[in-house]
Amino acid sequence: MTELRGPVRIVGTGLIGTSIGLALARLGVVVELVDGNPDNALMAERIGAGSRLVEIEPQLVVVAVPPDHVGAVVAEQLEQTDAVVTDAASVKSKPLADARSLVPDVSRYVGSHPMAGSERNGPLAARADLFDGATWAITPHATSDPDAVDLVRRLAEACGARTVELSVEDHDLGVARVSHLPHLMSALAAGTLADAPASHLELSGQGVRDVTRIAAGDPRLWTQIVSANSTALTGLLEQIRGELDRLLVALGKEEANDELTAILGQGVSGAVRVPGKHGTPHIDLVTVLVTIPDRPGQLAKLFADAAESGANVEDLRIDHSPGRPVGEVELAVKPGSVDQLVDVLTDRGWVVHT
Ligand SMILES: NC(=O)C1=CN([C@@H]2O[C@H](COP(=O)(O)OP(=O)(O)OC[C@H]3O[C@@H](n4cnc5c(N)ncnc54)[C@H](O)[C@@H]3O)[C@@H](O)[C@H]2O)C=CC1
Ligand SMILES: O=C(O)C(=O)Cc1ccc(O)cc1
Repeated sequence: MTELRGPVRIVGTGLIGTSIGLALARLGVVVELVDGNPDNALMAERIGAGSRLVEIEPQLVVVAVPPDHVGAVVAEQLEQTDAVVTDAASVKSKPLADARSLVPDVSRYVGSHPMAGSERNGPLAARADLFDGATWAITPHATSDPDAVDLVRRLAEACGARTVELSVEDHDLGVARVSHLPHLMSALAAGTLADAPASHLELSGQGVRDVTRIAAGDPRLWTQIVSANSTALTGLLEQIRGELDRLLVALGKEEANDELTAILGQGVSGAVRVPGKHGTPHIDLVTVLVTIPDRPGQLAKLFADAAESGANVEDLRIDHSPGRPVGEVELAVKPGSVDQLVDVLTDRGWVVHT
């Protein structure tokens, strides 16, 4: 087994690179921070993700720059060091092809992809716990050195993630489905809001927030991501085009009809297949809605009462009622915990709905 001892050099200290640095700093691994923009490296250093100058040669280099630049930086690091080199890009075929076109031996390079992030970018958006419980794809290629694969797996684990290994090609097909297509759909839905009247936007609830959150991601970064995965995305978008035509026909009918129900039912069938948190199989959670006064200390009191019921809160969402001095807290719990949670909260005076 190959141990991750460090130093680890991180090239690209934005959201992902700085989050990796912060996660490794928790374990005391020495991290060197490098960025084409010196302000970003300085900021990452100031928030504790590592140091800009490390004298010792790196054991591992992590390239966390935008996809179009990954191949060139990987090639440069393979030439300048004896380290294992990985990257964090959202696509895997193009960086590998680019690196191969620049250096003859890419055996010390193993691609990888943490499946966690956010719609924000830059070092100030970074978090040490970003990858805790997340899935991290490891994508060895035909000539990857097995020890290098092992070391990249150790990196993901050190950052708190669980690893899955798959080929470069299969990775790109998979992320087209679970990440890149959802991003484009989110952008299309959010795009219709850009010139919507304020009176319509005022009606927004949690549904539209859920669907549009990822659309706020950096358009320049996402242009690189989706362009590098255009083949897989084209197939999926053609499928969606067929479904949109079907939907338009079904909506054109005067009354609600089976075709419409079938299209919506297909959505339910897909949604329930998305794995739950920490990569565990999806379990049906029940949402318990609690109305809370918008005052300091109320959330802390609610959590203390919920903990006393013995129910584990699996997920949480807070919504504010426009024009009312209250909030709605949605506590997602396992079905077996609902009765005890509702009983205890009701006893303590909370207004609870299931
Ligand atoms: N944003 C997200 O949620 C996720 C992004 N990724 C991948 O991680 C990589 C980084 O993305 P983010 O951290 O979100 O971007 P970011 O924009 O926050 O950070 C990118 C950093 O790379 C630097 N940079 C750009 N070109 C460079 C070069 N040639 N040499 C050195 N530094 C350079 C920039 O100055 C910036 O600090 C991308 O490849 C992206 O596909 C992976 C998982 C999630
Ligand atoms: O914001 C979210 O929920 C994401 O899913 C972030 C994300 C963005 C890009 C990736 O390649 C992987 C994860």
